[in-house]
Amino acid sequence: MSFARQMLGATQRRAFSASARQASKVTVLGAAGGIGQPLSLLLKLNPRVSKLALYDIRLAPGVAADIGHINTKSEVKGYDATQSALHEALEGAEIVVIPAGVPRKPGMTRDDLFNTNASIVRDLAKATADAAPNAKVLIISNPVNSTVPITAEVFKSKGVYDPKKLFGVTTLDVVRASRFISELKGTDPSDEKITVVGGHSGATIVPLLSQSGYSLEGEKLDSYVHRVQFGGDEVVQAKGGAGSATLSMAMAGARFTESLLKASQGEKNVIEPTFVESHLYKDQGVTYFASNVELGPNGVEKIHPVGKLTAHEQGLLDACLKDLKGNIEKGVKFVKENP
Ligand SMILES: NC(=O)C1=CN([C@@H]2O[C@H](COP(=O)(O)OP(=O)(O)OC[C@H]3O[C@@H](n4cnc5c(N)ncnc54)[C@H](O)[C@@H]3O)[C@@H](O)[C@H]2O)C=CC1
Ligand SMILES: O=C([O-])CC(=O)C(=O)O
Repeated sequence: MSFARQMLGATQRRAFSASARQASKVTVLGAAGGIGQPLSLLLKLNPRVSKLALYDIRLAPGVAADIGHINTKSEVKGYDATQSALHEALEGAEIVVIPAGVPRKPGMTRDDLFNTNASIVRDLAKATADAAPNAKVLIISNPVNSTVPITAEVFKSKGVYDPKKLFGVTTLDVVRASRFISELKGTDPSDEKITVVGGHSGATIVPLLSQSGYSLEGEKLDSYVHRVQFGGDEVVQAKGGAGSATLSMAMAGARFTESLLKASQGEKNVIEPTFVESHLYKDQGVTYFASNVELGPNGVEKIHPVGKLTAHEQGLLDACLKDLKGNIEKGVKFVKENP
């Protein structure tokens, strides 16, 4: 058995035969970055991926040459920074993952990235709408609360928007929430599944501990919630100006991509938290919201309601909705004013 195959679990090994039946091309835009490189590596190790297309404005062919030596079945191709190469990278993609854009430095909020990343995401969304209008699009670039609405507006303007196929990747919030509670409770983090709803920045990140049967009180609860809401800042501080979370994000992005592939390859009950166009708080003017979503062959199958909340969680949710509304409106306005 090959080394790469030995590294996979039994479930993943079984998926080798599934992948032989179904071809799935995944395209990564921003593939040479801090997230893009380890994410592309993890996707190369995933037997559900048959083709991996790596695009960036720099270094993508080099990253592809490197990853392409790994002895798993998928084909890897890197693309230069031209519009025709971008088009080719996108053509036929089932999934397009977008981690392109600049990361934070200490002292910045995710919203401070808007001015740079909004136009990067808008332009990549245009190219995706043209070359891969039916692809499932996964937005990692921050601020996710605004870059997802930006992508939706671009797809709408080109007449190809399908709300079931656009996802803001909020998996890392759930990964952190699970890890941080396990540190407090001495449990195995891989057994923890803490629901996190809302959006992906500061107060819009709302962990719902009570739904997992936990009841932290007072300062313990406040510091847990703060750590989940500002986990990204911990990494930004620790990296001291050299960027934000990349490796944990790559893991989270690879997990979300794998869940979409599982669902499209026929697996049932695949549920992930993700930021999507949502009916849950539409009556309050909040048109996108992250909650647990059941995934199916066409993307979003069912948006789960938020469920029962404690009074404390309701307070967090109210604060979240206020911020989120502004973030979403900012993204929509940007595309209207800068088409
Ligand atoms: N959704 C989430 O949970 C998380 C999101 N992020 C966000 O992901 C983004 C990327 O972060 P890193 O990988 O650390 O940054 P990075 O700077 O290391 O990499 C970004 C890559 O994007 C490329 N790029 C820039 N403009 C491009 C364009 N027009 N087309 C294609 N590629 C382009 C750059 O050349 C670079 O290789 C940031 O906006 C960051 O805030 C980071 C962590 C978690
Ligand atoms: O904090 C950041 O800027 C990057 C990010 O979104 C995260 O780590 O959750």
